[in-house]
Amino acid sequence: MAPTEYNSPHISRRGLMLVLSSPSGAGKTTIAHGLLARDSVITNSISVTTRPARPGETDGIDYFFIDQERFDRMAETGDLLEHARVFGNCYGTPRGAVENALAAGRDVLFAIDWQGAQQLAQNARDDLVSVFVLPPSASELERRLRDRGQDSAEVIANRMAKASNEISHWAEYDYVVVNQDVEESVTAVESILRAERLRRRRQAGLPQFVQSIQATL
Ligand SMILES: Nc1ncnc2c1ncn2[C@@H]1O[C@H](COP(=O)(O)OP(=O)(O)OP(=O)(O)O)[C@@H](O)[C@H]1O
Ligand SMILES: Nc1nc2c(ncn2[C@@H]2O[C@H](COP(=O)(O)O)[C@@H](O)[C@H]2O)c(=O)[nH]1
Repeated sequence: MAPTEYNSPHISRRGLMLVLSSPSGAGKTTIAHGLLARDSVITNSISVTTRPARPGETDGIDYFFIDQERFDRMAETGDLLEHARVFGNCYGTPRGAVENALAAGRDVLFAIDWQGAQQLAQNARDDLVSVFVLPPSASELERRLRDRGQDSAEVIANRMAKASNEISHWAEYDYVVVNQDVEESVTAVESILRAERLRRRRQAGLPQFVQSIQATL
């Protein structure tokens, strides 16, 4: 169990799962990195993918890059908490790392698509906090994908063509953040995380804490 940080270190709570989804290029990975740099209790879920690594990406840090055979085996044996086919490749969340982190009292951060968010919600709605990240405009979304400089024109066109469908899921999320300015977006998500940690139902140690105060009154 993690401490509540903002209440008393004596009040334990369950870890939570914070999901960021968005159309490709809106900035969820950037926001995730910003949050991880600011908050030491949350840990990143590193997905497996059959997509080839981009220049600059590192196996085991950005993703675990695996082949289709291994992915299919992980999916079949239940080693993936959720998985989905996105833009022609397979992506999934390794179950063990998430369960170990939650058991150790850490919160876990996911940058995954709407299909994955739906699967997590089916299995652990109470422990899930979901945030949909919108771009300020369609033209800015395309500019970000182009300026990232990591995908071919064909891949970018495919992702732009699917952006409207991705965005159509925005209302399934608990929160929506328009990512205009990175620092402001990180602060918005950090505020969500802080408030969600204080939800009464997550603070398992609250009844004992209240009792201990009442006992001395
Ligand atoms: N608020 C912002 N203003 C300007 N540029 C941004 C902003 N947020 C992110 N970017 C830039 O936009 C590009 C896409 O961001 P990022 O890779 O975080 O998107 P993503 O939603 O994780 O995409 P994908 O789903 O493809 O992984 C990056 O080059 C990033 O530096
Ligand atoms: N359902 C899942 N979706 C995932 C996961 N990891 C990433 N993603 C989604 O894939 C797209 C494309 O990612 P990219 O790195 O190729 O740009 C991204 O927008 C995410 O939404 C996952 O584990 N499960």
